[in-house]
Amino acid sequence: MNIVIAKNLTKKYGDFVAVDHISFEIEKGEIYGLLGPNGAGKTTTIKMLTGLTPITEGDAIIAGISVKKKPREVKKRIGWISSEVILDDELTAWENLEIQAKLLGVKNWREKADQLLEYFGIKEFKNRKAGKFSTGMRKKLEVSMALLHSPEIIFMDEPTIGLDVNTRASLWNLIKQINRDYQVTILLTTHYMEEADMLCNRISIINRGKIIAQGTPEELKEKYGGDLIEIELKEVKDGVISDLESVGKVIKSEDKKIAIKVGNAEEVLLKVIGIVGQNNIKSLKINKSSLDTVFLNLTGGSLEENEEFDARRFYAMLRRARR
Ligand SMILES: Nc1ncnc2c1ncn2[C@@H]1O[C@H](COP(=O)(O)OP(=O)(O)OP(=O)(O)O)[C@@H](O)[C@H]1O
Repeated sequence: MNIVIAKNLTKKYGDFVAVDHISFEIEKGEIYGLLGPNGAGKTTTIKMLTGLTPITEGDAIIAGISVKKKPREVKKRIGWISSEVILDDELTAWENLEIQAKLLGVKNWREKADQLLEYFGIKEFKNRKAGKFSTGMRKKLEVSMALLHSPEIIFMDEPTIGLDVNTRASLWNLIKQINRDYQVTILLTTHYMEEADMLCNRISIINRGKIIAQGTPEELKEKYGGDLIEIELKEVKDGVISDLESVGKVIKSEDKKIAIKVGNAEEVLLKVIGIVGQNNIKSLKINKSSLDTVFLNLTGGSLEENEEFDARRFYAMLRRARR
C-alpha cells in the first residue's frame, strides 16, 4: 500500500520553479530518501508534503488524504523533524513533550511520553532542561516528540546535518530502530550519499527541482554506477586511447590524464596497465561505484583531480588484481 503518492508536485516562487513536476510513491513501512545537493528542492518538497507551504501545481495524497485539499488533516497524521531547532532549551524534556502533545491534541500523552523516554533511554533526564542535553539526547527527544501522536509517517529534513560522525551513526541506528519497532514509514532528505545508501530502501535523486533517477540504491548503482579508473601517464602513446576503449568507456582524456568507466575495476586493471605500460604510470586511482559516481554520471559533474601517486597503494592494488 502506498502511504505517499506525490503527483506532478510543483512549487514556484514567482517565476522561479523550485520543484518541477516531481512524482513518486512511498510504500507503507519504507525508509524513502530524497537525495540531492544544496538547493535541489528537497526542503521545499517536504514543506509541500507536510502542508507548510502551498502547492503551486500537482498534489500529494498522504495516508489517503489530499494535502492540497486537507492540509490540517494531513498534519495530524504525520510527524516532522527539521534540521532547525525545534526544542525549547529553557523547558525540561517533559515540558517540551507536553507542549507538543497540546499542539497536536494528543490525549493520554503522559503514558506515551513515558514509554518513549524509556525506549530511547532518556527517562531519567525527563526533568532536565533540554538546553543541557547532548546533541544525541536532543535528537532522541525530538524523535520522541515526533512519535508522540503515533503518526503513520515521519518526515525528516536533513536529520543528520552538522552532526559529528559518531552521533550521525547512532542516529542512523535510531532511525532504523523506530522504523522497525514503531512500524513508521520515514521520508528523509539528505545530501549525504552514504546516508541514503545506508538507510533507504528506495530513493529519488533530485537535482535543480527535478527527479533525475529513482530506484533502490543497488538498482541505481547497477544502472548509472560503475567504477572509475583515473590514470595519469608520463606519455600518451599512439593508439593507447583506442586500446583503452576496448576495456571500458574513456570519459576523459586530457593533459595525459585519462579516466575510464568500467564495470569492475579490479577485473580489468591488469589489462589497463598492460595497455598503458606499467613504467609509464605517474598515478593511478580507482573510485569504486557508489551513489557518488551515480550522481556524477547523471549530472555530468566534473571529475576530481587526481590525488598524488601513492606507490604503496598502487602495488597493493596490483597484487590484489593478480590474485
Ligand atoms: N521562500 C523562497 N523564496 C524564493 N526562493 C526560495 C524560497 N525557498 C527556497 N527557495 C529556492 O528554491 C530552491 C530550492 O530550495 P530548497 O531549500 O528546497 O533546496 P534544498 O534541496 O532543501 O537545499 P538545502 O539543502 O540547501 O536546503 C533554491 O534555489 C532556493 O533558493
